[in-house]
Amino acid sequence: MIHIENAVCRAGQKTLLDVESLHIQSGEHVAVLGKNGAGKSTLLKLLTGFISPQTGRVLVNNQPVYPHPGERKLRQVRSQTGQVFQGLHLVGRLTVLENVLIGGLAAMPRLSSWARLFTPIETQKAMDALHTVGMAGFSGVRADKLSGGERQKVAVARMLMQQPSLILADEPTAALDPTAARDTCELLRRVSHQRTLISVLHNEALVPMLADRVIGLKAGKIVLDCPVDDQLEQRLSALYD
Ligand SMILES: Nc1ncnc2c1ncn2[C@@H]1O[C@H](COP(=O)(O)OP(=O)(O)OP(=O)(O)O)[C@@H](O)[C@H]1O
Repeated sequence: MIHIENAVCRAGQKTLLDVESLHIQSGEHVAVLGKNGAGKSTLLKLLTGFISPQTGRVLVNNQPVYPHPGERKLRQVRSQTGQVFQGLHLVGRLTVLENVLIGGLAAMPRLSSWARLFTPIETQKAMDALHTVGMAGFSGVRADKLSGGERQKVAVARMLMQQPSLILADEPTAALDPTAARDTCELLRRVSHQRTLISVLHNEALVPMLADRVIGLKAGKIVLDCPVDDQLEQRLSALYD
């Protein structure tokens, strides 16, 4: 479902990412690891077309993201891609339910998305998503009254409104305490059943919760591509030399 070939991203003289070949099958759960600045977030941005390579080919859901397919097609790919990233911003002055409803905007027809008209069906879908993440009881609470862990759950519910086939999670547990971090990973694992999940992680202990396969990046290149097994710790040590 994801194919990257010979994709090189540069900013000036600097190479941010240089991926010769990467294939991820539908339904795989992959963790991306590497030092700060290794190119992990750039890899995720490549998949949503927020960063374009100078060369190569990027396909997501078997649809082209690069070479640039045009705004309408790119929007379609993005609408099937759910994202949970570090410090994901909810709109503080809106309620939890309103924040989740916003998640459906990408999938709505343009007119209603502009007018922010939510139908009873969409409202029910948002409530279902809140049930899934255990936050239905908070639907009327302003988002700025929530704890970090609660916010991340709402962010997951918002992402579920898109019914994504691909979930990109960029350090989803950053700034969470160990319990909230594990809760968030459990939740992501649960909602990623039968979806493709790519998580950028710094905490190796969380890798087995979210992934069956690890991709290691070093200075923008893939230097490790292996299963999550009992050799993992040993293999990862080379990534942080
Ligand atoms: N738009 C840009 N212009 C120039 N350099 C950039 C740009 N975006 C990222 N970089 C640089 O590219 C490199 C890779 O950045 P990226 O954010 O992908 O790393 P990362 O592995 O996600 O790091 P971290 O773990 O710190 O989040 C870094 O050196 C960063 O400074």
